[in-house]
Amino acid sequence: MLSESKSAKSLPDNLAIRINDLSISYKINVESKKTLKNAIMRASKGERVRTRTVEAVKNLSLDIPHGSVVGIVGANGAGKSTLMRSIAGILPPTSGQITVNGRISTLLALGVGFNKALSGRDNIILGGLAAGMSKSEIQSQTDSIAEFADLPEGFIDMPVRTYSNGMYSRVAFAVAVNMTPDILLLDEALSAGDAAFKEKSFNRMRELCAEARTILIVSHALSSLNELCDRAIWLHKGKMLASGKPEDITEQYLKFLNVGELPSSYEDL
Ligand SMILES: Nc1ncnc2c1ncn2[C@@H]1O[C@H](COP(=O)(O)OP(=O)(O)OP(=O)(O)O)[C@@H](O)[C@H]1O
Repeated sequence: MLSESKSAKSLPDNLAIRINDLSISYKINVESKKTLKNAIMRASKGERVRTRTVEAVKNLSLDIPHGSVVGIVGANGAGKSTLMRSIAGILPPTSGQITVNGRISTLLALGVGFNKALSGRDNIILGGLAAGMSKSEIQSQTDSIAEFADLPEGFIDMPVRTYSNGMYSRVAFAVAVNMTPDILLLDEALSAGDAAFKEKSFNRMRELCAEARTILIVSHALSSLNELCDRAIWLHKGKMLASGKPEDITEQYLKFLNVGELPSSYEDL
């Protein structure tokens, strides 16, 4: 999925993304059973639906310079995907601002946005059109993207609904990393496909990183993050707990995973 930045005028030239005091909350309906009877009972008593607020991201500020490759780590539910969806413009901030300078390509949920009735090849073309590529650019890229996905014989021209999850992931990854975006957001994409495809994906990521694009990667594959990223941030319960060299951050995070306790300097957070 591709989106154009909306208000990058205020951003210093060297920055691709500025996140300023960002908070994102979800409202969840906590009613045990959603039935018509319950709704009528509630209405007759003049009661409202009971909701609970989950603060998924809390007061996060972060500047990401053009060309940096940032890894995001954190336990399940830490707010990583919420942050990525918000940077992609899919999820509006509850408060604070995100300013993006450049064309974003996202791989946040594999294959979201694909038209299942169309073939893989047609979806690649649609992806190109959505990315604002010209017809000739699309023509020259389609074959190489299809080749990158490397599906079993004939599948690239079959409807996507006939694909296995793995085939789906391959095409989605191939589209996202070959659209030459300014900013690439990847959520757990490094784990798509079998071992051979993982290796190919990783090599393509290396190339993209070397091309000085701005890349944000959410992954539990810490050694891959250490190799690809020049900076890592650790999210914990919606807050940015630490930011720094990937090796340092992933080491601290790994200790936390093994011991189950935060380093003492973070306990107040
Ligand atoms: N659509 C939603 N509605 C309500 N709550 C949500 C929704 N999506 C996420 N949450 C909640 O927001 C918090 C952050 O979730 P998020 O998916 O961003 O975490 P994450 O770090 O990406 O986790 P994981 O590693 O498990 O994918 C969690 O408490 C989660 O339950």
